[in-house]
Amino acid sequence: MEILRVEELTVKRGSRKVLDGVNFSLSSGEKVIIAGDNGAGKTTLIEALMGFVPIEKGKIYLRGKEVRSEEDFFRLRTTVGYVFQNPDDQLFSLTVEEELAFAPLNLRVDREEVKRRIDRVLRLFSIEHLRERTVYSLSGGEKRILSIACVLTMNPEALILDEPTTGLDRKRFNRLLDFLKSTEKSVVVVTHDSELIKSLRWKVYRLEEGKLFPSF
Ligand SMILES: Nc1ncnc2c1ncn2[C@@H]1O[C@H](COP(=O)(O)OP(=O)(O)OP(=O)(O)O)[C@@H](O)[C@H]1O
Repeated sequence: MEILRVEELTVKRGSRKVLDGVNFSLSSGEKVIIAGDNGAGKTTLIEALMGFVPIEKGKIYLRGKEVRSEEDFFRLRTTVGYVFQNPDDQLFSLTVEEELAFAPLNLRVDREEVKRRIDRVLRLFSIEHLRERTVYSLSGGEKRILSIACVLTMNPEALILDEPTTGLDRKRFNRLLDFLKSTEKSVVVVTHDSELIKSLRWKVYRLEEGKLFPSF
């Protein structure tokens, strides 16, 4: 079943057409990588898809229904969890535990279940010791892992991760790799990390001159 589809997406940044008629779709359980040079427009594509950047032309569909209103984008953002390229753009709570609880509580998940999800993600990435810490006191790699963990507590059907391995140590890199390989969720990873690309062995798309191409 198709979760996401983008048709002829055109987006301008300033006067430059960064995306020029991009087509893309993601099915249930499908896992893909989006690669491309610095400034090619990878983050722009994801941000447009999530409704954070205005679209010049084109259409976005969530499970076959066109996404137009703010309410539609809200549904999209709870179905597709987005891990930002820069954790500081994503994290805003005082403590790690509050940050992890925010999205599911906002979605009215009951407190016991929220606690179970928090325990699970802390264990998944071996960051139980960070539970009580303030977010601003975390290191760069710790913030990266927290931003991934936060999206998981929302329990989305699909995940989009923008450069998820930046700053991760070997242990967290391997944990993330295991998770990405084993999850049944649909996943889009935007990355330059050749080790990650090699280890995942997923289908790779390249964004080049405003267009998205399958890469072989
Ligand atoms: N808010 C903005 N205003 C003007 N130009 C922008 C803005 N945000 C991004 N751009 C430009 O749009 C282009 C695409 O940027 P984007 O961040 O989408 O690229 P990217 O492929 O994700 O790059 P990287 O691999 O370096 O993260 C770049 O030339 C960038 O400078």
